[in-house]
Amino acid sequence: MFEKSSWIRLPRNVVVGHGVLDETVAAVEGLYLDGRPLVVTSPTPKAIAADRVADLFAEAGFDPAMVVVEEASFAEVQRVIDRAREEDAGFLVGVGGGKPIDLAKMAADELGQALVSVPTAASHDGIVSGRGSVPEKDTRHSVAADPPVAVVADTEVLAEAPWRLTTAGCADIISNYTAVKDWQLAHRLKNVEYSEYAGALSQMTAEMLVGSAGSIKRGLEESAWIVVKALVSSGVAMSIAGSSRPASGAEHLISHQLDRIAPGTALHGHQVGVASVLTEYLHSGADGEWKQVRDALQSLGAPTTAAELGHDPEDIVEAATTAHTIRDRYTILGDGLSREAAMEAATVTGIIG
Ligand SMILES: NC(=O)C1=CN([C@@H]2O[C@H](COP(=O)(O)OP(=O)(O)OC[C@H]3O[C@@H](n4cnc5c(N)ncnc54)[C@H](O)[C@@H]3O)[C@@H](O)[C@H]2O)C=CC1
Ligand SMILES: O=C(CO)COP(=O)(O)O
Ligand SMILES: [Zn+2]
Repeated sequence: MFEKSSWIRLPRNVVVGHGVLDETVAAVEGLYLDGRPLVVTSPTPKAIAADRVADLFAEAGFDPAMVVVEEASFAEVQRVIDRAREEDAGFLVGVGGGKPIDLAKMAADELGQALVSVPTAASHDGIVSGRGSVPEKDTRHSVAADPPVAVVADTEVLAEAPWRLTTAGCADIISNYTAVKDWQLAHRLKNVEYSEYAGALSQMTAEMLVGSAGSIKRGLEESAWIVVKALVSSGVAMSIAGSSRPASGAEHLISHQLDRIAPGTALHGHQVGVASVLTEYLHSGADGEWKQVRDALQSLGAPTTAAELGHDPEDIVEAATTAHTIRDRYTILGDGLSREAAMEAATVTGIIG
């Protein structure tokens, strides 16, 4: 008898467009959310959007509370949970980049409450995903959590954010190429469950973004629109898969290691993009498709070298040779790259000089 079952959890309202921040309250009406909202944000997004979101809820009679988080960590998730309990919050509203949204998502999941996601940067594909990505000691967890019930992505806000945040979002999407290759490899070699739909959606999202590169330009609000649609689509692929596999392979493991080796040096999206050039080389060799990945990143204005990331060459080599240890996720890194192989891959691809 066929007894398999799975849940695909998706947001209910995804509102994207110019000035839609003002529709945040409308986006949650009809979702049966009770009680006070707790706005979870980080320092810069607070001034850009979170104070305004709190004002909108206050004007609508919701009596919002706010907590400002500093870093992605389990201690910060706990601080948000404690604050939600103290304030007797009924639902959470994550406002900012990937970090406050991840923290709010995981806290909401633990509290059994709904999350509303309000991105202020098109910098990552966790905007709608049912995942939270948090470092802990020598490892980096990809934690299942309910996805947001509503997403409010104001393209005016996203377009005014520093351009590098948008190119980071583009690179997070381009990394889907190698993430899917890693997932297929793990399926073939380790019998890891693979979803054709999620894999195809993730890959198609990257292809469509690269196909639109000519319209993704600094100062064009349409760019924010194109990129955020891709980020939503990639997040949906993760929800279909029930894992971050469609959007996170060896290139993400390398980026997570870079975060440990040299914290705060470069954006998540930029790191996964550069690492994707390296892992594509490992997948398809010197004459393979790594040049297409590099060219796609270049065409979107994202970094392709260690120097552009601000990382020492040695950081890249260390991250590449240790990344296989941080998670039980089979990838092209296998049981680990030798130092010589990592040097060769990073040199041939021009990541290090
Ligand atoms: N849960 C998931 O499925 C995913 C999670 N992530 C996680 O998201 C994080 C990366 O996201 P980021 O957005 O790069 O990190 P982040 O939240 O640290 O934001 C990066 C920087 O941009 C600033 N910022 C945000 N909006 C701004 C605006 N409008 N104007 C000026 N500055 C602004 C922030 O203050 C911060 O300094 C990582 O921790 C990564 O692991 C990334 C992809 C998927
Ligand atoms: O960043 C991600 C997808 O872009 C997901 O990262 P994790 O695999 O760490 O959850
Ligand atoms: Zn990512």
